[in-house]
Amino acid sequence: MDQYTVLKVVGEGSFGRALLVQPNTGKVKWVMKEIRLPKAEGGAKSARREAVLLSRMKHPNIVAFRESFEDDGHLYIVMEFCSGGDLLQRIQQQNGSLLPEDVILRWFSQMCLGTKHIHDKRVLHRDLKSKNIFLTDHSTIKLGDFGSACTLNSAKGYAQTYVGTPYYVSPEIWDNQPYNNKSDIWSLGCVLYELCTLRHPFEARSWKSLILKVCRGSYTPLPSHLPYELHYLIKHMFKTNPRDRPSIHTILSSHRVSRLLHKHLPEEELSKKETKELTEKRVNQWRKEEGEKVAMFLGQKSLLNTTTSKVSDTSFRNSSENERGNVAARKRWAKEPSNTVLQVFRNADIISSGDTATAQGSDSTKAERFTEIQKQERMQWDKDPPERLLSLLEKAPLSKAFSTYIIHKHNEDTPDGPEEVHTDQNRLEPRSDDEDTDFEEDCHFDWQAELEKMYSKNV
Ligand SMILES: Nc1ncnc2c1ncn2[C@@H]1O[C@H](COP(=O)(O)OP(=O)(O)OP(=O)(O)O)[C@@H](O)[C@H]1O
Repeated sequence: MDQYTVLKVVGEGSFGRALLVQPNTGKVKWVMKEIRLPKAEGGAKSARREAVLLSRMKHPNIVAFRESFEDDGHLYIVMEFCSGGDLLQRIQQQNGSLLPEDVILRWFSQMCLGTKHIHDKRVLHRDLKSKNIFLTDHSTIKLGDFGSACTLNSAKGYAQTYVGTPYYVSPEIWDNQPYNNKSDIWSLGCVLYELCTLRHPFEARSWKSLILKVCRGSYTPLPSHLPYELHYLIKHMFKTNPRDRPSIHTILSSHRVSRLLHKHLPEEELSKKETKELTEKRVNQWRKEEGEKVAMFLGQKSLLNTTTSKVSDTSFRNSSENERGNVAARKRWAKEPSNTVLQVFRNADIISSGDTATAQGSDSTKAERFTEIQKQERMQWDKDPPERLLSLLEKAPLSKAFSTYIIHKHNEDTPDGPEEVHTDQNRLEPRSDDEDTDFEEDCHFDWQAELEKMYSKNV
């Protein structure tokens, strides 16, 4: 703490303050989050998790991490200062005047890149909202506040938490289903909608009306002057069944809106992304061993040494010695793949996220649960939100629905101490990331039951 000079208080959150600081040895200003470490085991762990997860994220659209340390019952996280403030403030500054379309698209495409980085690391943010998205003085988007984020395969105790901001929470959370990557997509849809309209998509006067609107996915359409691709994207991001929502990968690469977003991506990001995607596309299709078999076979048997017929004579004549050498060595497919190639392909196991349970080697219970969720969610929400839940929520004013809620499962068995965050390497294997729910919390926690327990203790 002594190595920093505090310049001012940037703001106060529910767990502490955010300070603008300058290291004694440098000129760059940083934000230092000062978080009171709660005595309760779950709270301290989730505070530490913010530092651990933020330190793992290195991306131009995610708030950069400098260091973290503990002192006198507080956790300090030093991070990049975003002088443009948060997106909620920026939206409010508009005073009702709509943002230009190119600003919306530029900011949104940067949010997507940041989210893709998080999801590629198999981390769920779980609290994406305009208040947690920042702007630099160059108007670059930075995703921040990893206080609610969770990584897959983290120790059981850490997953036993519900987090979220009710206005941004997706239908499956209200339905007590596990949080998954598409729940982040829903929240991102809420932010996109706010950028487009300066309003929240699910405005309501009561908790019941809020939950019903969210669970039915009913919102006022975007203004008609906005391109149809945005209308189409919002419609998909607000699909009540998470499996029908596009993944962040799909939004960036193959959704109707992708072209529009690409126009607004920084050039270097685009070329990096395209190269990576091309490689991924090739790698994703086959399991490694099968790929090796195919490669070996192709190397030995099924390629013919020929010049390519597409090169015209003139261009060939004009090309350098070197290029001519390369072309001559180029190979092309024999007309029909041989039976052996077909045999190898037939045996190869194509990995698609449509078959997530098999691809990830999960057990049948999980697959059954998926089917069950699917069955449930295909139906329109036509039931009332649970009475008990409503009666619990009714005690909190609806204005609180813009705040982050954290409910920990009380677990005496888990000792307190620094959190270890594990990552399941198998889940980081490249694979196709299409329209399905790809990953969710490992260990679902019935937060509604926990809320009831807390309530019954207090009455
Ligand atoms: N990296 C940052 N750069 C600039 N401002 C920041 C940064 N991080 C946080 N802030 C600002 O500091 C204030 C406090 O942030 P903090 O994350 O501590 O709490 P919060 O998000 O407002 O509330 P809560 O913790 O309850 O969700 C907010 O106004 C936020 O906009």
